[in-house]
Amino acid sequence: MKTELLSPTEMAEADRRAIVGGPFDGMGLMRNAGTAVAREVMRHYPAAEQVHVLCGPGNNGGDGYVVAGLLAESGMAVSLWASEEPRPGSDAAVAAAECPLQPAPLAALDADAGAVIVDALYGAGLSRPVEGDSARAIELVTARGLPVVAIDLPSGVSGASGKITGPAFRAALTVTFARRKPGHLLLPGRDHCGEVVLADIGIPDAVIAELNVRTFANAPKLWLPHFPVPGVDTHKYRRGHVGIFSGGPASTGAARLSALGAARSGAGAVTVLSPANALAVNAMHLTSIMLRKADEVSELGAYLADRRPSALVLGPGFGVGDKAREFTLAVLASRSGAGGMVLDADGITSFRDEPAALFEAADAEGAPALVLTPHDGEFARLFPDLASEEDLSKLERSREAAARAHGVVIAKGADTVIAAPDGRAAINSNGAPWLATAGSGDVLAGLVAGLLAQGMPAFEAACAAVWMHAEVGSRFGPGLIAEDLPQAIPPVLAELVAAARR
Ligand SMILES: NC(=O)C1=CN([C@@H]2O[C@H](COP(=O)(O)OP(=O)(O)OC[C@H]3O[C@@H](n4cnc5c(N)ncnc54)[C@H](O)[C@@H]3O)[C@@H](O)[C@H]2O)[C@@H](O)CC1
Ligand SMILES: [K+]
Repeated sequence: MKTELLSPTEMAEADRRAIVGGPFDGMGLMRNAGTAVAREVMRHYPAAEQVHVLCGPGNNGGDGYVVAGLLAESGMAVSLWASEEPRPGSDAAVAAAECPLQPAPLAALDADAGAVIVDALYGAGLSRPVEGDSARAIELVTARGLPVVAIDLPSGVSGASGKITGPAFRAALTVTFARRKPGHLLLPGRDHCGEVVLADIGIPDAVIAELNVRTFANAPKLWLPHFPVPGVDTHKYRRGHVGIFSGGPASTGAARLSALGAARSGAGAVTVLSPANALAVNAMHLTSIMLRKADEVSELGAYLADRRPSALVLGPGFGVGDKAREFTLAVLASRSGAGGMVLDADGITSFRDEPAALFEAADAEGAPALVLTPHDGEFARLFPDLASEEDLSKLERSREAAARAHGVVIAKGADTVIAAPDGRAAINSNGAPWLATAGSGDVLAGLVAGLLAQGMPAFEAACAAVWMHAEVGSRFGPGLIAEDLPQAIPPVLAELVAAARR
């Protein structure tokens, strides 16, 4: 599936430009849209006893009239219900006039078991919570458990944000057009869409390209051209060296999980940087991963100068406080050639009282690329105003945070958003609930650093790490613990390397 995601405004602009440039006018696009939906209804529900098509007042309803006509023509039993008449002169009004069926008022909707619902109430134009007859129709259909095929979006779901502010259909299938919208991937919207089918309705790719879209579904296509593939003549330091900061003796496991994530990503060498009092416990559990003492900023400076790590991770199990801030700022200021710095967990929390110091350090000329990996609580510590702004979607919030931080933000969750300071953002959707387990985020931080160390640009490295982490966790399934993740990376990595070589 194409990776660009269009906001409703971008989609409307694509429609407008496509209509100007041809070959289809607005009615032509609507006929194509309706044809695509009718085909999916026939394919998925060939034995439906009755299809109820529910039309709203806008062009989403217009698509519905086309669907109703086509299904009736194909011999299916179709009932048509409308909440309001389409606005005179609109494409929807033309579609309603061309439709061989007469709509009944939506208020009278009744539907029995065995029926299928086509939801053409609201699509991209939803602008407020669904109320009145439409809300009652959604409640009736939901209470009866009837399968719903949504046109473009399930009514009640915002295409821009995935938010749901009132009643909303829970579709079995959603057929959308040209490109998916953020609301198909962001929660809770994604949960209401069911299977999403993307239909080509004749909007040329060139029209989409002109829009300079900045929002994407996270998928290998997005970053595979940058994915590291070692050459035959490589050696371990050319494959990148990652430094991971360990916490004290009672909290070293998190850094080792990160170190394994970095090593399994293909980085050539990984060093755990440990306080003196935790060297013994770290040494007991490390084999291929190196270990070095770093209690003071001066020791860190010596490591950066002699070993020239290409990426670092600070945060997992590190402890919150001055030391985390000093070490982070020292790495960001070092100019030792490190390409990236991943700040996770305690590393993020340590800057809650002075986020500006972090953001300025990341903005300085020659600083390593900063990648922040906050879950919701950590996000709110660094960006309290953005976190409490109810009107912002997770996408908008993450984008603003990245611009402010001068770094890539991985806003974690079941719908992880990866945002870059240049305005690009990707939404991840291949995860599974099994990934919500202690230490899972530590492995992710290590994976990001491992890919950064191999020369991947920060946004691409972050997107690739999130996707791989989610893919590995979903394939592993129930019973996953964080220790399983690094070991389960190689098959996924092998597929990506093979695809990147092609
Ligand atoms: N030429 C085009 O623009 C095309 C549009 N298409 C379809 O058109 C849809 C977008 O059409 P529209 O922009 O007309 O938008 P919609 O049909 O989604 O709804 C817009 C109408 O509903 C009203 N409305 C919004 N939220 C409401 C609420 N909660 N309660 C009551 N009324 C509400 C609006 O004021 C407006 O009149 C797409 O989702 C897609 O299905 C497709 O036919 C492809 C071509
Ligand atoms: K709809």
